[in-house]
Amino acid sequence: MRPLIVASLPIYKEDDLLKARNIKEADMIELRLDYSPKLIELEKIKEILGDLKGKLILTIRDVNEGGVYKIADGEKAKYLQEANVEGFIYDVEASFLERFDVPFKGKIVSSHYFNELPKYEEVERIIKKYGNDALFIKIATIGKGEYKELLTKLLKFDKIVVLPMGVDPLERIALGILGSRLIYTFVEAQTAPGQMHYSKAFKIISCLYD
Ligand SMILES: O=C1C[C@@](O)(C(=O)O)C[C@@H](O)[C@@H]1O
Repeated sequence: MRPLIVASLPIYKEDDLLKARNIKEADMIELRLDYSPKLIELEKIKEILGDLKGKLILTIRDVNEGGVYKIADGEKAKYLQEANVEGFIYDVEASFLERFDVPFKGKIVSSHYFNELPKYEEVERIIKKYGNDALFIKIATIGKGEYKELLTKLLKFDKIVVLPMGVDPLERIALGILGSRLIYTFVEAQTAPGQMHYSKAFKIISCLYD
């Protein structure tokens, strides 16, 4: 199955939303809303990018998992609940779902490990808990130790996304070909180490699948 290219776009200010319109060589566009200290209003995203809603992923990344600005948990939960009502796809951490009642059916449930690799059993628990209803389950780990063994072992699961961080971006392409459903890439600056530019990744995958 062809992996989808996700272009990860930092949103520092409202005008940055317009950049999404220029991203043609990507299947989905992640709006990293945590790059601005005050969340861009959902109404503004609807107004400016409503016609692209099916391609958008709204992400308010927790600062403990790579986020930039701390957004109050209650505000984040309310925002995601409203985004669900409006039919947006969003990314929400499994750790956030353990603490807040936010819908995850048809959404991306993610976990990020920047310092140490998780145990396989921990990741398997997350996949089994959320995997039936989520759109995708995303596991991003630092590229050290036996990360390749761990991430390739996860490829047996449906709807899985595995992303090594801090290694050659070609490894993400390889994992996409081996079954990771999404390949996260950058637009202007990386939102995580190990991303390839979206247009290059799109061209490589298009050579193989189109
Ligand atoms: O969760 C992810 C994956 C990511 O951390 C990466 O490794 O490319 C980049 C983030 O923007 C995104 O929300």
